[in-house]
Amino acid sequence: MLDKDIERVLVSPEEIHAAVVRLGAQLTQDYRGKEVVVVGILRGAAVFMADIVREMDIYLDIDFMDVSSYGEETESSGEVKIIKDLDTRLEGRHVLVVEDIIDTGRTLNYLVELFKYRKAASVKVCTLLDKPERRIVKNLIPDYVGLEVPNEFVVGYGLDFKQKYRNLPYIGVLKPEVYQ
Ligand SMILES: O=P(O)(O)OC[C@H]1O[C@H](OP(=O)(O)OP(=O)(O)O)[C@H](O)[C@@H]1O
Ligand code: HPA
Repeated sequence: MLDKDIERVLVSPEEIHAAVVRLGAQLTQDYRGKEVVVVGILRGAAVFMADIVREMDIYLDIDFMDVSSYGEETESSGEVKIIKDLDTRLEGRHVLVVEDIIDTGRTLNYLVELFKYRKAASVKVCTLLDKPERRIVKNLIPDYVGLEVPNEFVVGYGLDFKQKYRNLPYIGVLKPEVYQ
């Protein structure tokens, strides 16, 4: 039913799975023996978060944070507002931030600085998708990237358009008429 709104599939479920398995193996290797807190950023990262932690064969804590950007329409502001903060203390712990997509980089730039301020032992970023063409915060370079996507608005596997399409099992581009 949702498929009828999709113009084309950019990343298939199989390609997503392959990226998740590859990242999970790398993260398992890199974080073995470390006190790690995996922080998922609501709501987009919820689907990826559920999959990636099950590919990490190490002891870890999970927590979630919900943030929203001000001035999203105009892109005039880089301010980020905390809707739901973490319940976990980060001091001395290794933080792995899990995102669905990095676009301008503003959300993650804010969060990385916040977690460093909270005295995390290290802060690294794992994103399923990276859209480097849209980057405004040029020094925001994710440590772990599943796939690069072109400068197009994408939905599915957690990513929404007006809160819908997060439950698609693939990443796709909407038909132009859906935006009307
Ligand atoms: O790199 P940026 O330009 O900051 O954009 C990336 C952010 O935008 C999306 O979240 P959104 O605010 O749409 O909320 P959602 O996760 O609830 O969909 C996405 O999940 C990232 O958090
Ligand atoms: O391409 C996108 N799709 C959905 N949400 C987003 N947030 C930043 N970029 C995107």
